[in-house]
Amino acid sequence: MRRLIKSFGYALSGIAYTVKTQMNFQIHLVATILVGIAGWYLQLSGNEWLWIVLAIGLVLVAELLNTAIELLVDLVSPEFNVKAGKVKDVAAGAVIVAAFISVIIAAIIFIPKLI
Ligand SMILES: Nc1ncnc2c1ncn2[C@@H]1O[C@H](COP(=O)(O)OP(=O)(O)OP(=O)(O)O)[C@@H](O)[C@H]1O
Repeated sequence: MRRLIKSFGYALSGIAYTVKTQMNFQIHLVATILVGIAGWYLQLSGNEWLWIVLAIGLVLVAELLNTAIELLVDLVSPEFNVKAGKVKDVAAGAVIVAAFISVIIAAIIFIPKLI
């Protein structure tokens, strides 16, 4: 049990590191709060909340993995390397795809309620 709490602490410190250092993650968190307020105001249904939570989770997880990959690349290849650059580009691409999917989900749910 103590080991479990300890590894949970390490995971939380990874999230805290990402919040402190990654402006994109901070932007995602602000967007999360705004979407939460809009969802509460527009009284989303249970199913709609499920999609919103999934969309938000998708982006935050993608951003955390992107940050981990960036750190790893900087560790193993601090000097310029074309492949290292590509690894970072692909990881950043994953975040863009996740964000794009989230925007589509949000649009499908919110636009009919606003028009
Ligand atoms: N070691 C490297 N070798 C070659 N190209 C690199 C390397 N490090 C970064 N790059 C290129 O520069 C781009 C930006 O890298 P950087 O580490 O600044 O990532 P970032 O997405 O701006 O991260 P952050 O969110 O920390 O600002 C990468 O996507 C990649 O194309």
